[in-house]
Amino acid sequence: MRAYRWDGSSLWLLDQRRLPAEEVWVRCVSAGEVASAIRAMIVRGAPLIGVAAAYGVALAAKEAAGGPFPDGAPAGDRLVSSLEQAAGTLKAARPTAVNLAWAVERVMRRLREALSQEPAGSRGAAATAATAVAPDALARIAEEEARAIASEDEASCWAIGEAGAPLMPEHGGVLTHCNTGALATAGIGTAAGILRRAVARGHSLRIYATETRPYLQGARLTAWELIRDGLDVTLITDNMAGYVMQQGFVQAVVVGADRIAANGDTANKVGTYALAVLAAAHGIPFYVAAPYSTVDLSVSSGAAIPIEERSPEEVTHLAGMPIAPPQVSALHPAFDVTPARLITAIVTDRGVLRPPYESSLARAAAVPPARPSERRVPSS
Ligand SMILES: CSC[C@@H](O)[C@@H](O)C(=O)COP(=O)(O)O
Repeated sequence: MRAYRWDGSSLWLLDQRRLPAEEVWVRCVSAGEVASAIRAMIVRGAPLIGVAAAYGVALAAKEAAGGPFPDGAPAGDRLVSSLEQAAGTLKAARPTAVNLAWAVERVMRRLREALSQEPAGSRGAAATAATAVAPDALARIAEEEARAIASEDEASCWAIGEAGAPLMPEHGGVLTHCNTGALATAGIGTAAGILRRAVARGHSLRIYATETRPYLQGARLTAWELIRDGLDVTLITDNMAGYVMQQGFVQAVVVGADRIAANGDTANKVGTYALAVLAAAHGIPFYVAAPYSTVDLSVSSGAAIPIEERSPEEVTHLAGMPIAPPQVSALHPAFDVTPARLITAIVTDRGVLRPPYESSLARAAAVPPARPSERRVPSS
């Protein structure tokens, strides 16, 4: 199962707001439409918004390749500024998941490199850098890089799943939060990938999925995709996490990440921090799973990670219906930060990293990423 499709001229996104009731695909033909889809949560999950945004840059490059070029030559400056503007719009769509800006910058770097190459035969001439490459070649470069990002993410998920599976209990309960599966990545998922690989290796797991208010990613998405794969899923409301831990139902917690600071502090879906505190209080290991593209070594600690504030209406309403008096104010931080000291290990495509994270995360920067030949997608 994949939550996106690229047909060469448009990006199709499975509308995650409509799941599990119906499977509706939304077509995006411009970078602006991709940015709107990210903002509106049609597509979500840190790695997948990165993949979508990379294709958004490819769409911007295609648009730019279409002209108009009245004198038959690429209008270099206009081309560059329209690409930079599209990249800015995409990066601004959601602030917390670093994968978004990372993926956009990766495609833009390829484009800037191509633009800065001197055209054959113009050595020493005053040709502007921006006229060095034909716009349709730029579109191909952007598309190629977006495909590479997607297939590397698929490989990363597989590597995370393989590295994390041995950490899961042979028999027992594992609690997970939000959605970290095929609906959040280009592969089998991060935390969900670990659960999938552990079950495939013969672990007998009961997965406790928190419903994940207010967007209900756990109830609507995680339960949906893991049940389709035949996993044993028990849904709980967020406020039941303490109960299931106290009762001994849970032997491990595994969650995803939207941004991991250099010291290991991790931003993830709001509610993750409370789960980590509860896990520590009950002596339960707490694992974070993420591709290395989620690590942001430029941010020294979680205090510097921007936390997205979403509309309070997403808290006061459920499926469009008010569940609170109209006068009440509501708070909606979409993420929170779990301090590194509460994290037992960070499972990445570059291996299982242990504290102190300053050194293990920095060392992992030199490890080569998982190869696309290792890629897999979920069976369903
Ligand atoms: C592999 S996805 C990891 C995280 O992105 C996930 O846990 C999460 O917090 C998603 O939040 P969302 O707001 O649904 O995009």
